[in-house]
Amino acid sequence: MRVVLKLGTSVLTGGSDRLHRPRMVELIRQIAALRTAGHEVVLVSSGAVLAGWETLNFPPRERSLAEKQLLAAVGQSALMHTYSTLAELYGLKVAQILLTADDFRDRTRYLNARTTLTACLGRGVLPIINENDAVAVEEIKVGDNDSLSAFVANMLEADLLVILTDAPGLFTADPRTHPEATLIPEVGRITPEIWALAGGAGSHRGTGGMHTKIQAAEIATRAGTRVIIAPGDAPEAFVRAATGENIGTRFLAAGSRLEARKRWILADTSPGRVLLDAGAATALRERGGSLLAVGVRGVEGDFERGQTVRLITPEGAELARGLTRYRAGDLRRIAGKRSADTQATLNYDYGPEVVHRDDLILL
Ligand SMILES: Nc1ncnc2c1ncn2[C@@H]1O[C@H](COP(=O)(O)OP(=O)(O)O)[C@@H](O)[C@H]1O
Ligand SMILES: N[C@@H](CCC(=O)OP(=O)(O)O)C(=O)O
Repeated sequence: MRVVLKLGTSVLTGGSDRLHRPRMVELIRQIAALRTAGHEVVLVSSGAVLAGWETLNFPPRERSLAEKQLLAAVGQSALMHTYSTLAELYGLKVAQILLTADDFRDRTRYLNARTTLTACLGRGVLPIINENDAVAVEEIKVGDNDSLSAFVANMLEADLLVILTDAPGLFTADPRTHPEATLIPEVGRITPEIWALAGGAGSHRGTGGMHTKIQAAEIATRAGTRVIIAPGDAPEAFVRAATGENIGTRFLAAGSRLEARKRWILADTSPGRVLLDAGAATALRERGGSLLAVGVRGVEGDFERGQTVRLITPEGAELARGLTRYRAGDLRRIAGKRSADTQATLNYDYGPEVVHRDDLILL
């Protein structure tokens, strides 16, 4: 199972003004336990601005953009230092990956970020993601780490997104101001009534409060990822959430990840066409294979790496649709050649598959 864990500032501080190291070590311990059980974990962590404020000895809370970016820049390294020191206790190596909204909008950056994250997981390294606050101004920001964690879950097609926070889950009203509010254990569909529970914009605490968590749940569940919002201070909260125990609020996925991916590929109306030779058409149709450059006869239209292309048989029929790993111009240059020649022809090599089986739908 692939799990994205999001830790809010509230969890990392335990309500104090400082990074709460005993809490952090407890969370790292749970991450290590889950990995030992064979699961992949990606961490999305807030707390940079807070850690910067702590490191610089609590300067007055003047929060101009420049000041916030300064605090984030100082705090991000303090935060990572703390994580890597604590992770070391469990023999865990960590990697820092800072993203902004552009990394999800720009196809090349998106794929590169995904490649790096996947490489980390392949090597058993724990990726720790935050927004790149030091460079991201309002226009290019995701803006809150709840949404960021949902985008990351989609990028990695995670099975589960766990958002740990300082509330026990989603309540019928903000439990801080409504002591009579009760926990909602399960949300099947995110209706306007569910949105209303998070209160209006005015009632948000920190960055977003419950509103951004519901937003995250909507983004992730639509793409087939289950979401759990749970209390960060409950014993074994992360392990329990990840192993299916009833804790906090669970949001059911809307359909499977595969269905979501298929919907997405089929909805993409990019006009690029890749002409197959007979051997490639048979391999795709009958043997469940991927498309290799050697089976490509021609390329029509223009497309970027990662876009949808139509795969056309020698008879002119559309056999399949899939995501290409090579852009049109480059694919023209390697068409008909063996995979071993790709590096020499292009000076780079994204692997032998032009369209990988996992990224392909037969029509
Ligand atoms: N319906 C609700 N159920 C639970 N918590 C809510 C609700 N509406 C607002 N909140 C508030 O959202 C807060 C959690 O969000 P936030 O402070 O941004 O935490 P984090 O740092 O973990 O992102 C809770 O402490 C709670 O006061
Ligand atoms: N990127 C910011 C945190 C943004 C954010 O969404 O915070 P939170 O609501 O505590 O998860 C930071 O590291 O300080």
